[in-house]
Amino acid sequence: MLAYFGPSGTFTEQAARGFATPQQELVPFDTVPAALAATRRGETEAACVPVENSVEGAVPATMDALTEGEPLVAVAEAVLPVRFSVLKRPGDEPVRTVASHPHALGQVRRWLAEHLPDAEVVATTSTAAAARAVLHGQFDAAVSAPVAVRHYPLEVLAADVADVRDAKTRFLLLREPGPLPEPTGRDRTSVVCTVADRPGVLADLLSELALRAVNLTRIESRPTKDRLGEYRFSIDMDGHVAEPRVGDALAGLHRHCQHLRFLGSYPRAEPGGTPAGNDEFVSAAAWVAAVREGRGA
Ligand SMILES: O=C(O)C(=O)C[C@]1(C(=O)O)C=C[C@@H](O)C=C1
Repeated sequence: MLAYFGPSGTFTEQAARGFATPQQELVPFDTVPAALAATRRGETEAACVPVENSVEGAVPATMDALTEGEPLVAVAEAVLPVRFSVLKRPGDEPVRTVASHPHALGQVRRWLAEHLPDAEVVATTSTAAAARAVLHGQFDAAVSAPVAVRHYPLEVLAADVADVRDAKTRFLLLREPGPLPEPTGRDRTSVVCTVADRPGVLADLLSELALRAVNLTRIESRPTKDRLGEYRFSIDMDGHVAEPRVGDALAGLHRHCQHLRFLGSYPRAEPGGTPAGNDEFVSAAAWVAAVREGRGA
């Protein structure tokens, strides 16, 4: 079974369908923490959740749920293009309220200001939860994934809605810790660094990556929630922990962190990223080994 952030008709369900094996049953959960908790309890083999949007940035619910609680690791990612359909109940009722996931609302702000300027905008747990609520008469319109109309008998008020063309959302497939996916040469590694509040600590973290030419693809700070002003850094980088330079960089991060959580090394969904380039690290390690054994100088 594969848990996903639902209900039926979310973008996340589409990503989950791409990950699922033909015999794997998909199970929706109304929140990201609930989908992850099912996997932590061993009720589902994996969970699919959104992690990052090209317009609105990281999905805070995912960042927090992966940082807190029992560790889970990402084994795959998917990137989907994001365009919305605005759905309403059939009929001529005016649209006084429009609902969606905050990330979706952030991606259609201009469209709403232009086309539904008087509508009250309401946040829901997901785009599909908004469609479901419209069906039940709680709101007048929902900003949803285009597939939602197949799950909820609503009318399409507007299709192909997006303030930013080519917006994309990245999703992760997470499992309990176990064997890592093999390196492919175009991988991504994700970690969360909890650090002491001291001058230069962020520069120290970044230097560990820069020294090894490890490309940072995302850095985000999230409050630890314990004390005002105390933050964690959520970091994505190109490469796989099995690569010597990435392993070295993670060891370097570990030295600066109070706690370093490994969130996985997994193949990138899209081409790009910096090429692996481990040769100097392999030959340098061989040189050190030779020196230690008295075979080199
Ligand atoms: O609500 C959904 O449909 C989701 O899958 C969540 C989500 C997100 O968290 O960013 C996914 C893609 C879109 O960017 C809008 C919402």
